[in-house]
Amino acid sequence: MNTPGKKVLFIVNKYAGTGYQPAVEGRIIDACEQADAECTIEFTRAAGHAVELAEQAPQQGFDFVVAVGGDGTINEVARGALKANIPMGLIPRGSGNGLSRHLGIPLGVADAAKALFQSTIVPMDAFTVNGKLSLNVSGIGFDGHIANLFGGTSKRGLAGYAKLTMQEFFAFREFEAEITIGAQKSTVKAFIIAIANSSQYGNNARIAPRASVTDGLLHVNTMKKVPVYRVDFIYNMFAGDVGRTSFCEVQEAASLVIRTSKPVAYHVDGEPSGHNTEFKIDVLPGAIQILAPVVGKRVNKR
Ligand SMILES: Nc1ncnc2c1ncn2[C@@H]1O[C@H](COP(=O)(O)OP(=O)(O)OP(=O)(O)O)[C@@H](O)[C@H]1O
Repeated sequence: MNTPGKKVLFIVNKYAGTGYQPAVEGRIIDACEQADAECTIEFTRAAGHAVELAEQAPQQGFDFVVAVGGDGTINEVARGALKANIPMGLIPRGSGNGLSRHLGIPLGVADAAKALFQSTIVPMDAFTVNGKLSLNVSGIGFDGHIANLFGGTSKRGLAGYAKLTMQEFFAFREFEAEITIGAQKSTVKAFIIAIANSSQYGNNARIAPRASVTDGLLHVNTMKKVPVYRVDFIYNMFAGDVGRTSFCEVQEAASLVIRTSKPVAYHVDGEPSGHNTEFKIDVLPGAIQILAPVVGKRVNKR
């Protein structure tokens, strides 16, 4: 990408991940100087502020916006960037960094900022769940339940997440759902129904190892409750072999409707979204202009 003279707005969520390090600003400025780009850094003042900043960016003369945070911040910047039709980049600063890992964006700030200026703009798919924009992975069931609980605690990070997951695992029951894809209806009992645009939740937990963000399709993974003695399932997930286990059934779809008999918790890109009995899911092919460093490798890989 030709960057000299480009005006770039970095939208930074100081509260993402395990906390803010002031060195982040210096690393971003250094990368901009090396690329001869003009840099502005704005810190989000509250949840939702990143949407506004990204949406107003073209009027302020910016050529592209960069989300500096976790999947929640990326989601907010994408909502604004989609409305404003402006390309967006990512500097991963979250706890899981699912989308950044899928795209092959380096996890260190200095390397990610440098990679930004060596990227190409790729039309990346996104999708909506009941009208809410999702870029990475959304889910109905146990992961939604955990997101709802986790969102209400002050403890963040992988350790806090793992502790809460273990505490809640035994009590949470499978739920019945009807999945409609085109003319096909299926009734399933599920612990989680994950809807994946990218391959992973974060931390390389690959729920949809074969997913691509540029194929116009979502991977719908219906997961059973895995007995505790089958800890090998966790190994399979991190090894990218989840589709081979008997606990998962993966379908591909561009749009679908999921109905449940009782209200079930859900999340959108990890953000708690309450409960519902009907989930209307539609892919938005190529909707987000994303700055991705490795086209032809991870972005298009299936
Ligand atoms: N200034 C702010 N004060 C409070 N909350 C904020 C502020 N700016 C952004 N947020 C909110 O912080 C939340 C968490 O952000 P984000 O998802 O980026 O980090 P994370 O949860 O640590 O990362 P990950 O999603 O990778 O686990 C988002 O819901 C966002 O709306």
